[in-house]
Parts: sequence; structure tokens; C-alpha cells
Amino acid sequence: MTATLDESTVRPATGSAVRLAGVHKTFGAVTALRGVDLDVAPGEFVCLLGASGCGKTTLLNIIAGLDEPSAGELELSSGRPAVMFQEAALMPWLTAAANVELPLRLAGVSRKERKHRTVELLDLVRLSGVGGKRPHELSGGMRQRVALARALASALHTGNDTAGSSAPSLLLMDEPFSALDAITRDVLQAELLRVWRSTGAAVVFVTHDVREAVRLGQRVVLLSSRPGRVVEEWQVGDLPAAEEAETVAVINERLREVISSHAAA
Ligand SMILES: Nc1ncnc2c1ncn2[C@@H]1O[C@H](COP(=O)(O)OP(=O)(O)OP(=O)(O)O)[C@@H](O)[C@H]1O
Repeated sequence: MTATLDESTVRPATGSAVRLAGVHKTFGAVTALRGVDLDVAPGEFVCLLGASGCGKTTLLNIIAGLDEPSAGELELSSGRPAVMFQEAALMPWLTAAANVELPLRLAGVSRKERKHRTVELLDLVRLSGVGGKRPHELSGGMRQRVALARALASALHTGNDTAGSSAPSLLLMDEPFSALDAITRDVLQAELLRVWRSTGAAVVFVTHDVREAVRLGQRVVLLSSRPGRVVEEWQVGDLPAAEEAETVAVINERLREVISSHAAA
């Protein structure tokens, strides 16, 4: 079930794109999150890493306003963040361009401005030639690019819209590339980094792939196995290539420890 966040638990963030303080979430007898503290700076790229079932999606849903915390506080600096899921979830009856345009249409952006921004965004994800095609005519990787352009349309619009043009935007991504083959994933990871650098949006990217987290993130945040809470984090932005493999090995080892301590508990 989805719920709308209570106004009292969501406040505009001061200086952060998103800030969570002591966020708990229970589903009946199941405690999914226990006291999560997380602060994401405007324009920062943070990867949330954790074992299956540790509460990553729950956390993202709470930030997205699709679910509400049982306790704790959430602060957001922009309006509702844009979300991109594992499956592109495009409207099958709309063309790629119309899918990208949809959040702008719903936000009441003028037709001329919508058309202009849609062309720009399709160009940004290198899909300028296929705006007129419908989702079933596109490959899985192309559909995820359309989903990325649509999420950006929504994120950038919200960012511009709420507190003036300086309001940072926030993009939430829940394992968006995990259903793709390795080569397409590799290409889209590079594309995402390029797009992130050119838009300045903050990104919270959920993955259980350590290599992906280290490649994409400026910071990797490790959640414990259920109930999830932040156990450790690493600054991994601009790592020299020689240190990347070692960092992946260190984080993998820590992830294994977290999983086995949970299994032994
Ligand atoms: N709506 C719900 N009702 C009951 N339990 C739920 C609900 N949503 C999540 N859970 C439980 O909360 C825990 C965390 O789930 P969540 O989907 O957030 O984990 P995750 O880390 O994203 O997992 P994965 O990596 O496998 O997608 C799980 O034990 C799950 O069964």
C-alpha cells in the first residue's frame, strides 16, 4: 500500500537535497528500517548498497513520498523527487517523446516549453532519432534511456519549480540497470554519469552491486541486513583507477560480513 507523507514528517531541507534522521519503518511485525540517518548534499551522487531485503527500496519509497516512515524525520529541499525503477514502466500507447513529455504536461508546462525540453532531454540521453517510436519498438536499453529522460524531466522541472531556479533536484533510482545485459549496463552507467554531471541533480542510486556503486557514486553507503540502518560509508568519487579494484574488494568483504552476521543472528 502506498501512503502520502504526513506534512509534519517532511520539511524543506536546509542545505541538503535530502536528509533523513532516525527513520524507522515497520510493516506489521517486520522492522524494515531501524534508525536510518542519511544526508545527501545538493548535486551529490550517493549509492545505497545492501543485501537483498535490507530495506533499500523501502528507504527510496519513503524519500519518494510513496510510503511514510513509522518514526523519524525526512527533509527534502525540492518538491517530490523523480523516481526510476528497475523496469522502465513507460506508457505503451505513447511515443518515447510523449512519455518524456508527460511529467511536464502534468505539471502544466506550456506546450512550446514542453516540446523544447523534450527534444533537449531526448538528445541528452542520445535518443534524438527515436522520439516518434513506441516502447515496444525500442530495445530494453533504449526504454531505460527514455525512462531516464522522463525522470529528468520530472526532477529538473520540480527543481526549477519549487523554491526558484536555485532549488536542487533529486533523482531516485532503484536498481535501474539490473535487468539489462552487461554491455548495455556499462554503456548506460557511463551515460548516467554524463547526464548527472550536466544536470547537477542529486542522485540516490540503489544497488546490490558493489562494482556499480563504486563506479557511479561519489559516496557508497552500506546498509545492514534487515532491519536496515547505515553501518559504514566510503567516499569513492574520483578514485584513481589503481585503487578502484581494492576499494571494491574492501566493500565486498564488509558486505559479506554484514550478511553473515545477519545470518548468524
Ligand atoms: N509493503 C510491505 N509489507 C510488508 N513487508 C514489506 C513491505 N515492503 C517491504 N517489506 C519487507 O521489508 C523488508 C525490506 O524490503 P525492501 O524491498 O525494502 O528490501 P530491498 O533491500 O529493497 O530488497 P531487494 O534488494 O531484494 O529488492 C523485507 O523484509 C520486505 O519483505
